[in-house]
Amino acid sequence: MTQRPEALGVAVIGTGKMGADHVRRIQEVTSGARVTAVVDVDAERAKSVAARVDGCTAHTDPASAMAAADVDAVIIASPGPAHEAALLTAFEHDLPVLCEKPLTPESASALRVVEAERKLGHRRVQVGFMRRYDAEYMKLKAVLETGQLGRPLMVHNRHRNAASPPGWTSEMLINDSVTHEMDVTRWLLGHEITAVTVLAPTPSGNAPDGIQDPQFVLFETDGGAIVDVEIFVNCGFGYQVQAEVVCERGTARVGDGHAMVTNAAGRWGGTIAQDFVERFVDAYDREVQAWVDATRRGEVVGPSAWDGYAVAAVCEAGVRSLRDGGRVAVELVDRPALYGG
Ligand SMILES: NC(=O)c1ccc[n+]([C@@H]2O[C@H](COP(=O)([O-])OP(=O)(O)OC[C@H]3O[C@@H](n4cnc5c(N)ncnc54)[C@H](O)[C@@H]3O)[C@@H](O)[C@H]2O)c1
Ligand SMILES: O[C@H]1[C@H](O)[C@@H](O)[C@H](O)[C@@H](O)[C@H]1O
Repeated sequence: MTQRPEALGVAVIGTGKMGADHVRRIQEVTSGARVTAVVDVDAERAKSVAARVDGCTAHTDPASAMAAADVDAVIIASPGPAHEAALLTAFEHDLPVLCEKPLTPESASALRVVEAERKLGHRRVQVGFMRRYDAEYMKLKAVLETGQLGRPLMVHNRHRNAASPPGWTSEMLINDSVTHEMDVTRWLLGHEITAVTVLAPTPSGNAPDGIQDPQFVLFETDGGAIVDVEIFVNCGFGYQVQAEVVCERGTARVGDGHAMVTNAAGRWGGTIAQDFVERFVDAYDREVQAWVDATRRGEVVGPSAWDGYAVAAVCEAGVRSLRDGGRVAVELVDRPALYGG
């Protein structure tokens, strides 16, 4: 890869909630990049997003955008099932990619991506596990790395969304939401997740019919830690993500979100973010800037295709545990040398 002094030309694939927000971010927040193409199977949506950006072309096919001369790099923000085809096309053009989570929805397709990248011989993909770029999670990782708290023994996570979007299923609580705790566990502890157990209380009366919400998910890791995740996507009151790591000599906790506390009329309190775009705005900004900076230096950083594959395998174990009950072991292939294996 060569160093690029000029602004990186980025194609954004998928111009829905995340893609349109990334277009705005690159144009208004990120330095060193500009959006040169957008792609959406919905041609009108692509055109209306492209119209907001000078010199940006609109496409309905990722391949035509990636073939354009002013496209140096790609952000994939289409739905998960479309990621594999877009990633493989990006590899054909040897383009760097920031791929929103999931890398792909199943471990078999994720492994095909890992294998294709391995054949290229160099990393091209950063996966959009943005919590690694959140200021609080970064502090948590830093404090664990000092060793002052001792060895991590347990992690307690709470992941709450105000309401699930239309069309959600019980499996999506694992595949779309708990996927972040899977990545955070592997990243914070440096362990692989070896088994998953999903417990299911009587669903909330506010959950859409047929959806098992909330769920209580347990991970076991190869470093001997136990991790629990409460996932509750129709909690009603807001968007809340919290993590507490219990170590041998102390604990560290993030996500209380008490940026400002008011005292008035005999009460104290603060506000709760309403969605991930609000809660993690700084993390998305830092993630995209880190990707642009690394790409312009000719490097690839952040969560890798291997991380995307490992998380997909944990998701599969979680969905099996949800469906059949009990503890399900996670099966991973050997880690290729490209990813430090
Ligand atoms: N990191 C996070 O916190 C986070 C948050 C939300 C969503 N996501 C991920 O971002 C991705 C997009 O999610 P979203 O909420 O923006 O979805 P969305 O439904 O709002 O937008 C998806 C867009 O992609 C388009 N599309 C569908 N198939 C396509 C294809 N083959 N090629 C090009 N465009 C296609 C759709 O027409 C739509 O405009 C998903 O992978 C999702 O899991 C990540
Ligand atoms: O796709 C979203 C996104 O990944 C959010 O970060 C998560 O909190 C939501 O639960 C999920 O639906």
